[in-house]
Amino acid sequence: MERYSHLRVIGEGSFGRALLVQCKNTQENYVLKEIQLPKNQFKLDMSRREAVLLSKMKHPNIVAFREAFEADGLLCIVMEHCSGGDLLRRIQLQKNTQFCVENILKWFAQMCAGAQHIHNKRVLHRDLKSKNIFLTDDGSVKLGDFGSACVLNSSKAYAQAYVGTPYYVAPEIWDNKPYNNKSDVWSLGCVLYELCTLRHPFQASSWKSLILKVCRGAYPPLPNYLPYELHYLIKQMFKLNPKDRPSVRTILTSHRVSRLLRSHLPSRSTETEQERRRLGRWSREEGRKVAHFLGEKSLMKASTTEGVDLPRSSYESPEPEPRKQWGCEPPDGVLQMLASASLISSDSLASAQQTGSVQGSVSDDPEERRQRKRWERAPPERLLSLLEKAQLNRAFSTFLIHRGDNNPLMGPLSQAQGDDTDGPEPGVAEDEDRLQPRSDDEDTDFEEESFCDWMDEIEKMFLEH
Ligand SMILES: Nc1ncnc2c1ncn2[C@@H]1O[C@H](COP(=O)(O)OP(=O)(O)OP(=O)(O)O)[C@@H](O)[C@H]1O
Repeated sequence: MERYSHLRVIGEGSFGRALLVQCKNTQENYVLKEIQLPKNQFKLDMSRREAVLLSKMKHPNIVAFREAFEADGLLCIVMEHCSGGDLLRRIQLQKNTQFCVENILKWFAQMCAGAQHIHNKRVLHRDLKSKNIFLTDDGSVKLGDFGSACVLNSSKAYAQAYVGTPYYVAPEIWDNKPYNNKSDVWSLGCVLYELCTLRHPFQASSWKSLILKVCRGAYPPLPNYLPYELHYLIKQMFKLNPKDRPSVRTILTSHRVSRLLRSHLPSRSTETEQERRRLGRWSREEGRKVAHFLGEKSLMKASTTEGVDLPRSSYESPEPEPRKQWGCEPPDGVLQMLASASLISSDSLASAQQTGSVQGSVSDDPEERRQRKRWERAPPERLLSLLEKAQLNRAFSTFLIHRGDNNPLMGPLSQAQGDDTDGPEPGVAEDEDRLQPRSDDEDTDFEEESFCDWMDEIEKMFLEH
């Protein structure tokens, strides 16, 4: 921590703060993301995954990882600072002025290039949304916030839960069906639609209407002046059956829109089939290297309880911001929380901003704001009735969606299970369907038959530290 000077707080997420810091040696600015470390070992390892996964992504359209370390009960991830801020903000700044087609194509091509890099490593982002896509000085875009990402070839990834933002979540998630790279494609479709219209594709005045619209894939058509290829692409990306959606690789290489996108990418950035095969799988050895790197070089255990004092003042903040408190779960179940909330219409991104509804964590209750919002997966009808009176502004926040079907009211927001920000320890159950080969294997990444569960190795290595 002493290597960085604290310049300012950029923002607060549900897990902690993001600070703008400056490296004392190089004078370069970075974002330092502080994540409150959970006490539970399993959850601790989960929190470290964001650092592990981000460290492995090296691509011009992914926010660059610098280092990660632990200090004072916090996991700190230092990453590239994207001075243009996030894409949601940029969209909101447009008011009613549409982006030009070339800009839309350029940004979308870059997002796809970043997503392709992730998917080639069999990692799912799971929380692609305009708020998690960042703009640089030179006007390019980068995917960020790997806090929800998971490794596809781990059976645990599916069994645990889905972490995503309701407005951007694909219908298969609500339907408790397997998710894969195509679920990220749906979310990217939402971002593309936002770029094309400055509005969200699934406008709704209630959760029920939002989920129904998503599950029906019902969205207003794009304006006529946009190229036919974009109309067609959006239609494809919003196919209800994930199998019918193109992968990002297809979008970039062999889709009708590819020709328009390619001119916006350096020729090498669409990875070839050979590269895909080579990159597609992280070897045991590579997994070890990641774990070694994070475990021994970057992650320095320096919690004050261990007697190593690295106080926050080492950021040299003239006036440190008050630390976010991580309280216990709110006493009420998700139903109570949602039922007592008022309905807020979100008829456009712009109006959503006015009502505060695009700010994921906005709530009158500061204590409530600090909690990560979650619910247990319920069958759609039950879920819909639960959400009847829910506050729609929450649908722009990242949720942990449990995929169990027992008693949705006993969700992680209920006192019985509540402990901290990460929800209950998930039960792991293999889903047979998900392990079955599918007809469109070429374009859909399900688990490999014999998967290399290097994440387990990483977890074990962390446990040894
Ligand atoms: N690399 C980055 N460059 C510039 N700004 C960033 C970067 N990473 C995060 N931010 C900004 O920092 C703020 C906090 O980000 P963070 O990812 O911690 O939480 P969030 O995305 O707002 O919420 P949550 O993760 O709970 O959904 C956001 O306003 C985000 O736009």
